[in-house]
Amino acid sequence: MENVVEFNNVTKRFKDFSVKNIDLQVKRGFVHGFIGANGAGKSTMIKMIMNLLKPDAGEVSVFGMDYKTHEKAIKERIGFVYDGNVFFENLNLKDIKRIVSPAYKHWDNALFSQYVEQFELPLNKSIKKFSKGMQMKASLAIALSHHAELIIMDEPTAGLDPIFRRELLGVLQELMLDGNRTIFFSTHITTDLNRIADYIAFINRGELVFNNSIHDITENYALVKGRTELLDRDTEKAFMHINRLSTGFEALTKKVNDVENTFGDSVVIEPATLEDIMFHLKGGVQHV
Ligand SMILES: Nc1ncnc2c1ncn2[C@@H]1O[C@H](COP(=O)(O)OP(=O)(O)OP(=O)(O)O)[C@@H](O)[C@H]1O
Repeated sequence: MENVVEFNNVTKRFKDFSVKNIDLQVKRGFVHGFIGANGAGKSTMIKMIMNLLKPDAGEVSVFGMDYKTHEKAIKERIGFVYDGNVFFENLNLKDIKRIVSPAYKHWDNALFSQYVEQFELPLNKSIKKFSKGMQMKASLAIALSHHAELIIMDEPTAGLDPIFRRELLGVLQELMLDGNRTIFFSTHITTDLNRIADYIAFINRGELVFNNSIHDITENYALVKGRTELLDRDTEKAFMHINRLSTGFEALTKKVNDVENTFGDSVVIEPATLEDIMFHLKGGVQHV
């Protein structure tokens, strides 16, 4: 299966934070969700995909090409949507189209008009007077109008009302019918991922914890609930993280068989949601 984005042992260091030794593959033809707590490194990674930041070590390639030699060819095939992507805020959409369209070989005026109509966007109103949702729609309309093969979005649904969020997910799903497109987007709204994502990459404190299919994640992780007295130094080894509550414990495991053998019917084992996994792994893994 072809990778449209590859990180090979990528490190980016800031003064107080680093993204470390990342190996990430983004497969063509799928929707990839990118999750992690505030400050985990998602935007940093996305900026490296877009060549807005350069790695200190390792390599990022997009469509099998390197930014050093093929920046234009790569950017031509990417649609980038992010919060605050309104670089021409005093202009209206008609002017933006005039400025942006010549930059793309595959710009499609009819498609742009179609999205403007579908998203009910005014052409003559200056972008700075758009609501947050309208700005996101405008950004998306531009990103989609040059037949981008790879859509990269940094928190595209943040701050959008539930109705438009669902509409947006519908638009993205339609885009995927093409079969050749790839979407990679960061989000804090895990229900959006359950709706449309095929793969989830999870970054925690600058380290990639996993990049797996939703199916594998659901199969691999489980949430275990039981009485705190069941825990001791040995039994705890079955868990990656334990949350002790006054009513009992709740723990994350990847060793469901071990848990069943150790605890039998004395615990409840449930499927772990993405939120459960993020919550439990946020503080780091205690046992693997
Ligand atoms: N240019 C920079 N200089 C120094 N530190 C930076 C820079 N850009 C990001 N950081 C730091 O890197 C860390 C990760 O930031 P990043 O924006 O990648 O996180 P994020 O996962 O996108 O977070 P959020 O979900 O809150 O948007 C933060 O601690 C941030 O302060």
